[in-house]
Amino acid sequence: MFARVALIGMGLIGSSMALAMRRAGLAGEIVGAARSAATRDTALRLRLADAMFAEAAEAARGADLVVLATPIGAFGAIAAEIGEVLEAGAIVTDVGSVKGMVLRDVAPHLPLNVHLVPGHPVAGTEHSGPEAGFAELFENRWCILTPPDDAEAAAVDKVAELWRRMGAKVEIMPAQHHDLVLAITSHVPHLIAYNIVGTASDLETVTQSEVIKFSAGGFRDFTRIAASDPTMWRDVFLNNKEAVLEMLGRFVEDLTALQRAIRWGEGETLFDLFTHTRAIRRSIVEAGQETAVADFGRRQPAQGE
Ligand SMILES: NC(=O)C1=CN([C@@H]2O[C@H](COP(=O)(O)OP(=O)(O)OC[C@H]3O[C@@H](n4cnc5c(N)ncnc54)[C@H](O)[C@@H]3O)[C@@H](O)[C@H]2O)C=CC1
Ligand SMILES: O=C(O)C(=O)Cc1ccc(O)cc1
Repeated sequence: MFARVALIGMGLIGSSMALAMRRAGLAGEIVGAARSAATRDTALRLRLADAMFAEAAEAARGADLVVLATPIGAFGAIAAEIGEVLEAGAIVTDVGSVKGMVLRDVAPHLPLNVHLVPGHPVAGTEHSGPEAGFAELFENRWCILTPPDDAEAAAVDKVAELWRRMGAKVEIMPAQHHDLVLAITSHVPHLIAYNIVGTASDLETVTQSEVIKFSAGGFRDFTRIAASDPTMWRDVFLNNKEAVLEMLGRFVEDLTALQRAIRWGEGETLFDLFTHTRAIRRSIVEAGQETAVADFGRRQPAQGE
C-alpha cells in the first residue's frame, strides 16, 4: 500500500503497527524515529523497522505515509520538524487519544500538498515501549478517523484501508464528537482509576501491604489502568480539557446522587442502577466488541425489561 512508512515514536502503538503492517505486507519499507538510542536498538533488534533515526525529519524524508505515534503533547513540535521535508502527496496520520488538538497543533505545520488524516485506534494496554507491541492488537477493534472537512476522499480511504488490513474496523466522525465520546468511555475512567489508587495509597489506616494484600477485589482492576503511561495520560487530560471537565461534572453529580442513596438507605435506587449497568456489560460482551463507539450512551434494556 505504501512504499515508505515512517513511524514517529516506537512505543506500544508504533511497534504494534510495524508488526501488523509487516504481517500483512502493507509497506515496502518501514522506518522509525526514536529519541533514545536504547529504543532505536530495540526496534532494530526486534525487526520493527528497516532503519531507525534520532530525528523525526530524517525518518519522514521520502515517506508516503508518516504516522505520529508519540504522546500527543509532542505532536506540534514534530509536525514543525517534518513539515519542511514532507513529499508532495504524502499522507500524515496519527494515533493520538485526543483528536481536536491534532487539527490545532499539527495541521498548521503541514504544506498544502500533504494530506492530514487523524486517527485513533481504540485498542491498547497499560504497557508501553517498543517491546510491548504485538501484531494482533488492532484485530476486531475500532479505529476512529477524524478527517478535516476539506480532506481528500482518496487519502481518507487509503488510511481506512490501512487500518482494515491491520484487522481493525473503521468509523469516521468529527474530531469534537470523538473527544466527547472518548472523554466518558476512556479518559474519565482512567482518571477515576488514577484517583482511587491514589486515594487508597494515601489512607493512613490502609498500609501499603494491605493495599497489595487485599487487591484481589475491584481495586486490582483499577491498578492495571492506573499503571498506564504517565506522560501519555498527562497529555490526554491537558488536551481534552473541556470534554473531560464536562463529563466529570456529570460524573460527580451522579456520584453525589449515589452518596445520598446510601445515606438514606434508598436500596431501590442502588439496585436499579446496578441492574442497568450489569445489562450494559452483558450487551458489550455478547456483542463481542461489535458495539459501535458512536452507539455508546444509548440506554440498553435492563434484565427483565
Ligand atoms: N497506550 C495505549 O493503550 C494507546 C495509546 N494511544 C496513543 O498512541 C500514542 C502513543 O502511545 P503509546 O504507544 O502507548 O506510548 P509509548 O510510551 O509506548 O510510546 C511512545 C514513544 O514515543 C517516544 N517519544 C516521546 N516523545 C517523543 C518525541 N518528542 N519524539 C520522538 N519520540 C518521542 C517515546 O520515547 C516512546 O518510545 C499516544 O499519543 C497515545 O495517546 C492510542 C491508543 C491506545
Ligand atoms: O488498557 C486499556 O484498558 C485501555 O483503555 C487502552 C487504551 C488507552 C488509550 C486509548 O486511547 C485507547 C485504549
